[in-house]
Amino acid sequence: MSTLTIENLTKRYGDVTALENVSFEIEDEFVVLLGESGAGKSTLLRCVNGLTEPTEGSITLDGNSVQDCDSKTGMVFQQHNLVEGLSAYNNALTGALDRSTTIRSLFQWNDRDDKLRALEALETVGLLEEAHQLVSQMSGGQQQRVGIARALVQNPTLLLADEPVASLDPSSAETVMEYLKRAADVHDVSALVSLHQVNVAAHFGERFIGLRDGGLLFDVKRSELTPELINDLYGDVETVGLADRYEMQEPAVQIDPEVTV
Ligand SMILES: Nc1ncnc2c1ncn2[C@@H]1O[C@H](COP(=O)(O)OP(=O)(O)OP(=O)(O)O)[C@@H](O)[C@H]1O
Repeated sequence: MSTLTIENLTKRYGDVTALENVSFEIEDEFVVLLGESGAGKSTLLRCVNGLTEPTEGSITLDGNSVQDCDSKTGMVFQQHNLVEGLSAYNNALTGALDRSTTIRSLFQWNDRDDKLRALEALETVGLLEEAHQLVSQMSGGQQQRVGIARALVQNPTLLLADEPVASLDPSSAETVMEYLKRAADVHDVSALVSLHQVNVAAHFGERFIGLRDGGLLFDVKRSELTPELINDLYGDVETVGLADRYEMQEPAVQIDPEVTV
């Protein structure tokens, strides 16, 4: 299990302050990032996986700066970024690219361990039987599950996902989130996932971080996520029984199942 530590993170793009003085720590949790469009969620995730350099502050994973090339994060993107002409298996295997030389990966001479990891990852997301199917022939939900498998092949100690279900219908979104949660559980890693769908977030999250205008508005556990906090974050959202749709032992918040912010 790894520890992500973010201290006083600020990111500016010229005159625009995307993140300001954000600090929190994650250990052994499935954490959901919430916030309106432009709140800074993508910028935060990009800083954590080392794609974007912070203006100020530090981000460490188990004490090592995430800017180091051996940082162990695996990222799932909204648009999955898969290679359409390759099978699910070969797409999953591209998660091992940073461990292979270009020549080896061009000829798909991956290590036996990488190949096994790709098959295990596809099994984790319920796609072992479809391993040799071209991703171009798969549904959006299946493609996103391949995206999760690829992230797992990176052998991460932290899973990151930037709006992984934003372009899916509600039923596929739920399935993909179930597999993402399963992936984090099976691999015993923490996850930091930005979501627009409040109902999906409330169902799957164990902890919730709310960003507004680049600042941290709240950082609460599941039992502490209230309609008031959601309203603070998004303005008034109509509330009806979320528990009617999901079998929730402990409803975190009552939100209209169709609400997407
Ligand atoms: N590369 C960039 N150059 C300039 N400004 C940027 C860049 N990336 C993001 N921003 C600005 O930073 C702020 C935060 O953007 P960010 O994409 O992180 O928000 P977000 O919460 O992920 O939004 P969304 O949900 O719409 O993706 C916005 O004002 C955005 O316009």
